[in-house]
Amino acid sequence: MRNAPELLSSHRCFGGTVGFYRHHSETCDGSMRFSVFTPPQAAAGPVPVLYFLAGLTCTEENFMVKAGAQRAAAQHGLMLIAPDTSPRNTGIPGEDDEWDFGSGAGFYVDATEEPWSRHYRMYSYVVGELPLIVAAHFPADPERTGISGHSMGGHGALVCAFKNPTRYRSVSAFAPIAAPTRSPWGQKAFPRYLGVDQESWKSYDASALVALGTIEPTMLIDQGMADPYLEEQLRIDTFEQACAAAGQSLLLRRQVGYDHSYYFIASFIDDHLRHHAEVLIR
Ligand SMILES: N[C@@H](CCC(=O)N[C@@H](CSC=O)C(=O)NCC(=O)O)C(=O)O
Repeated sequence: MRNAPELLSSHRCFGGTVGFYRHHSETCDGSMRFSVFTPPQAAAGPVPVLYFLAGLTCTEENFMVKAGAQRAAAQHGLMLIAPDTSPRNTGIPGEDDEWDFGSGAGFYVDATEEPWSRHYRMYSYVVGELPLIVAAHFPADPERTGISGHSMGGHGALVCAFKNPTRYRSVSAFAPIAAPTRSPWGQKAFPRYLGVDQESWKSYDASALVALGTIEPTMLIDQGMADPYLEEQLRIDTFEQACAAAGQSLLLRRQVGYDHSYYFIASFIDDHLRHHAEVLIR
């Protein structure tokens, strides 16, 4: 059994517990952190798990502190897992210099380029190592796993789902960077993580991956229409068109007046948890 993650703090919440953890990640070759909400139902046996991948500048704290997800998760009996958004303190020169690249901006890819490739393996960490740790040390049922996220993490959730169509049984996203190979954020990060050959970028672009195979059931996406990143960075229209062309079932809700913040996420998180619970809990 892998070493137990170290509990850093624990907080009673809606009859369950929020815990913040640190562990050594073999995949990222360094220390990683994640947070867990364990619902009260876990006292009686393993519960379904929802992974939430956060966005640029976030840590394992943002979602757990700001989204207000625990009340509904406790009602449904869903465990919530929120990993950090990148390795940190790796010693890579300049890793903390840019808010949209390096620390806090791992983009959920496995970097192939030096100096990032040794530590920045967030895709394998999220789909591989972290679920094994969760299954070994928490009352989680890995056969009932869903995934969601916001912005960079919303896109990460879509990529993890398209690449692992049977592992994630329910999928949703808030304001995902939906076509990163065509957005300034993606065009800045991908050459440095993945190299200049744009063919390699496609395996981390949900708007390209959907053409290779659709997933079930319907995915839920909320997008604020007052989001300042909507047109240039997020490109949800591109993803919507790619889904239509591929026959991907998508419930895309354009939310008038909402921006890119956690106020937006908190406004609709209950709908997302219900979306996941309807699939994961029978
Ligand atoms: N001023 C913001 C800029 C970065 C930002 O908006 N980050 C978003 C995600 S953007 C895409 O991945 C975010 O979730 N920020 C954290 C938060 O708690 O709102 C900033 O510096 O946060």
